[in-house]
Amino acid sequence: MIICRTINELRQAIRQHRSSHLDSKVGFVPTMGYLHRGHGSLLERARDNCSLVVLSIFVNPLQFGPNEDFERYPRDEKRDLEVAQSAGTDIVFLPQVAEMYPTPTKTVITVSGVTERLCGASRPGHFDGVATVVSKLLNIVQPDFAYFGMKDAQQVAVIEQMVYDLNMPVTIVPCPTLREEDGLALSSRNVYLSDEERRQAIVLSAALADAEALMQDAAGLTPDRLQAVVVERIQSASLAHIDYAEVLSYPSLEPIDSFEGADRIIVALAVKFGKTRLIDNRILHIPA
Ligand SMILES: Nc1ncnc2c1ncn2[C@@H]1O[C@H](COP(=O)(O)OP(=O)(O)OP(=O)(O)O)[C@@H](O)[C@H]1O
Ligand SMILES: CC(C)(CO)[C@@H](O)C(=O)[O-]
Ligand code: BAL
Repeated sequence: MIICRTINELRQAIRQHRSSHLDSKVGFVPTMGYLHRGHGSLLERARDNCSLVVLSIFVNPLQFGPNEDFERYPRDEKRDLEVAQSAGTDIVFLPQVAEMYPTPTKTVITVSGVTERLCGASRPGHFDGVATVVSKLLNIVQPDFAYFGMKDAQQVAVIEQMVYDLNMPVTIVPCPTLREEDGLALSSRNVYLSDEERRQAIVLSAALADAEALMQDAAGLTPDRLQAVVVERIQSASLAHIDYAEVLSYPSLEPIDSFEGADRIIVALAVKFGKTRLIDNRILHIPA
């Protein structure tokens, strides 16, 4: 496994691979590190489909608000390299902030529409930071495929919109959310939870399972009623504070009055336990 800390080193390593593999397919997995099995599943998916697997680990300051957890975001380079190696990664890109932003960026990518609600509303500027760093990384790596987790379903919608609008020559591959046995979505931020918060955090996946069960027989059900059931379930956990719990169309992420005419919807959650903010979602197909 090759470790690159500069853009030049990375470009050279990828060029070398491309020049010696006529049929090369480069797969790219961007992350913020503190790797878990969810990241591992993206890397394995890339490994299955590509001749070169590139992983980036970069905690991107541009996507954090001033009162968010940029400074204390968990970092463990040594362990990350072990996880990366065992998932079959070929190249790890580990830039410092000064490598990615040698001067404050004067160019920022803003994707409108799909960023209006959910994390776009509750974390102002977040998706400008994500879209800008992802477009920089895609320009640096120039992969054929880039792999993103559906735990961040709004992020997938934003990146797909950006790639479409800017004609970026890459295929975005959305990948399923990996969970703990009790349903909690794997997330680097789970490490912040106290024992009691961790016990109560299963309320997110439980509320999504309630929503899925209700949608089995959607006759007479409205998006408002579905949202109310989800909210009530989350509020049954004493330590849970809802940031948002919304039912929207997917991938356009617009409010809906009824399920008629909708093909897919998303039930999207952001819930705080103390200072820890967890997200989760379920995409549901509307029965004909
Ligand atoms: N449980 C998971 N299953 C599958 N993919 C995941 C999972 N968690 C994160 N990912 C994906 O891994 C990529 C990198 O995400 P990131 O490094 O922010 O990890 P994270 O666990 O989501 O961290 P955070 O705690 O910041 O939400 C993203 O595409 C994200 O959607
Ligand atoms: C895509 C990403 C690596 C951009 O910093 C980040 O938003 C993440 O980890 O999901
Ligand atoms: N996976 C989302 C990155 C963030 O929370 O900033």
